[in-house]
This record gives sequence, C-alpha cells and structure tokens, in this order.
Amino acid sequence: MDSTQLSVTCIAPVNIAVIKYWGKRNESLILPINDSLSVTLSTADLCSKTKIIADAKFTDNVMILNGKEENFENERIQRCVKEIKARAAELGSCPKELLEWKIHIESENNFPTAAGLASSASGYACLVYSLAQLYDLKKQEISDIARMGSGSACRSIYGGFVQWQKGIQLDGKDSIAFQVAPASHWPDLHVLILVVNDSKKKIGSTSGMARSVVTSELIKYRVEKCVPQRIHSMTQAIKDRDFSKFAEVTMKDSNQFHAICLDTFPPCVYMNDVSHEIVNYIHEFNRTEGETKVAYTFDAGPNACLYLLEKNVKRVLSFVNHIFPNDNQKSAEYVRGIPVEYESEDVNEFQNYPQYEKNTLKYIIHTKVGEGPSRVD
Ligand SMILES: Nc1ncnc2c1ncn2[C@@H]1O[C@H](COP(=O)(O)OP(=O)(O)OP(=O)(O)O)[C@@H](O)[C@H]1O
Ligand SMILES: C[C@@](O)(CCOP(=O)(O)OP(=O)(O)O)CC(=O)O
Repeated sequence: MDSTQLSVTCIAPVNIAVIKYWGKRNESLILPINDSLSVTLSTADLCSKTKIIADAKFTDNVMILNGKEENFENERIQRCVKEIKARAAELGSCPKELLEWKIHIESENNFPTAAGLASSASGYACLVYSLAQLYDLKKQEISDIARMGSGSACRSIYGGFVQWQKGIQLDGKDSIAFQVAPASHWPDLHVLILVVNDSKKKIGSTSGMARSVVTSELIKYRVEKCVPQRIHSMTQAIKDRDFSKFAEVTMKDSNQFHAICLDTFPPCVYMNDVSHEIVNYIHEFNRTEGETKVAYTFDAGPNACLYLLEKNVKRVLSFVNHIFPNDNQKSAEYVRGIPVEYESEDVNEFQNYPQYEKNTLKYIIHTKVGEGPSRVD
C-alpha cells in the first residue's frame, strides 16, 4: 500500500421496531427466538456518526464513544471487528497489511445513549458499516455481523421497513435483516418520539430479555402463535400503506411485549405512569377522531414512539401539547427534528381533555422513515 493511513466516516440510523425482538436462543452469537420488523428513522434527526482511522503506526486499538474511551476488549466490539476482518481476508477485498493495522474509532450519537432510544442499534450498525467501508466489503451482506454487536443493529443496516428473520442455522448465517419496502414506498410515515426520561435505564435490554426467556410463560405463546401472524399482517399493511392496520398491530405488539416484561420474574418494568397515560390518551384521541390517526410503541424504556401520517402531525402535536403543556412548547429545543408550524386554534379543541403537570415531557423529536447507513467523508 502506498499510504500508511486510511480513514472513513459514516452515519447510521436508529430503527424502532413495530414487531419487537425480545429473547435470544444463543447469547453469544445474538440469535433471536422470533422474527422482528422495524421502521428505520431518518438520519437527519437521529444518528450515530463513526470515524475509523487505520494507521500502520498506531500501537493500540482505541474506541471513543461520545468523548469517553470505551474498553476495546468489549466482547461485542471484538466480535464485530474480528468477523469483518475474517470476511475481508476470505474475500481478499483489501490489501492484507491493512487488516494488520490498528484502528482508532471515534463515535458519537446526536441523541441520548442507552436510554431506550435504540442507540445500540445505530451505534453497532454504524461501526460495522464503517468497518465494511474501510476493508472494502461494500456489496457484502453485513447485517449478520451488525447483529453480533446488538441484535436490533442488524435492522439499521437497511433503510425503510426492515425485517430481521430469526433464521434456523446454528451458526446464525441465516439470521439476517432484509428490506420489506424502501423509505420511498411510504415517505409520509412520520414519527414523534415523546421523551419522558432520557437517563440510562436500570435494566438493559440484554439482561431483561435473558430473564424473560428463562422465566416468562407468555413469551412462548407470543413467539409461536402471535409473532408469525403479526409479521404477515404487518408486511401486508406496509405493502398496502394501510395505516390503520399498521397502527393496530404496532400497538398490540408493544402492549404484548410489555406484558411479557411484567410476566418476567422478577418483572422488568420499563413503562412508567406517564407512558401509560400516553397509551390511554392515544386510544381516546383515535376514538374521538373517528379513525386511527396515531399508534404508540415503547421499547425497553418509558419513552413513547408515535407513528402517524404527515397530514396528521400538526393535529396530534397540538393534542400532545395540550395534554402535556410545556414552557418551551414552541421552541426548536423542545420540538426537535423536522419543524412543525402550529395552528393555535387546534389547541382549544382539546379543552375537554385534562392536562398533565407542566413540563412532564423533556422534549419531542419529530422525524420520519429514512434511509440506511451512508458514508459522509
Ligand atoms: N455510537 C455507538 N457506537 C458504538 N457502540 C454504541 C454506540 N452507541 C451506543 N453504543 C453501545 O450501546 C450501548 C447502549 O445500548 P442499550 O441497549 O443499553 O441502550 P439503547 O440501545 O439506547 O436502548 P434500546 O436498545 O433498549 O432501545 C452503549 O452502552 C454502547 O455500548
Ligand atoms: C425492546 C427492543 O428495543 C430490544 C432491543 O434489544 P437490543 O438489540 O438492544 O438487545 P441486544 O441484542 O442484547 O443488544 C426491541 C427491538 O428493538 O426489537
């Protein structure tokens, strides 16, 4: 090789599952017990950004996350790096000496890390995608390697609507993600993330789901009876752009996932009182509007992810702002992401609804379905 340093910088999106992944059959390879399906969110509003420098003169591998050094020996980072290098070596995709050089990785998320906002998904997808760019594995399947960083990361390798098939092989080669439909298929699918709490959660997804697999009875029923049917209905709803069906399956699956968390022993409680209020208000809103205009889903945390169509964003946001008044309601600091112009008269329409204590929500992120990872340098 002529030069002694190579560098790549990439961004990768967050994805929020509408059919949740919860439970592993193999902990170290991260093989799930059920298929899952998610929507990839726009990197314009939420993303991980990772820069990797490989240098012949570096003496150590280094990983810096949000300005702080992480342990490079971390099993998940190690597995991703080793697997990508093994694939590059097998295919001869880059010069051999490049694979010997140490690497310095610097990554940051433009949203809270480890708060149930899927930072592990965008983070590991970004790491693996960046490594694949560095070692010239551009057209290769890499979702199985992202999966070894964090299960949900395999879905962030693609944009739009993405399914992770659990696979049946012991080595996990068939446990990969694929695109059900591109973002352009349903570009007016928008998202409002109501951030109730963005501090680090008490029970991580990894340990929570491990406990569910061992102790929950309900999880077996979900995996065998519910998920296969839901994947089928959800895929059809996406193909038909049938929001009402999409919303129904999304809400039912979120509720069932949290029911399993409660059926876990000791239970994992991720939603809080505000989360449950949001659920009630959304049902009440849909009922009085006479149609399903908005769906909620909650990952392993209290924050609500609302799916809705672009044409309903203003109205839903006015409703949310009425229920959860905030001193900074109109500021870009409070409603982040895609700007929204309010119609103030809408707010009065919801006067029959009780109001929650002021400043209950920390902030709101308005975003939409988006594309997969990309190189930005
Ligand atoms: N940009 C990044 N690059 C590499 N690793 C990251 C990055 N961001 C997060 N991670 C890893 O993911 C971990 C957080 O994952 P965790 O599952 O606890 O939270 P979360 O992904 O935000 O929530 P959830 O998956 O439940 O929605 C971090 O501690 C770090 O190890
Ligand atoms: C509730 C979820 O967000 C769980 C995500 O779990 P992770 O992918 O974070 O878990 P590990 O594979 O152990 O890293 C549901 C989902 O994203 O499908």
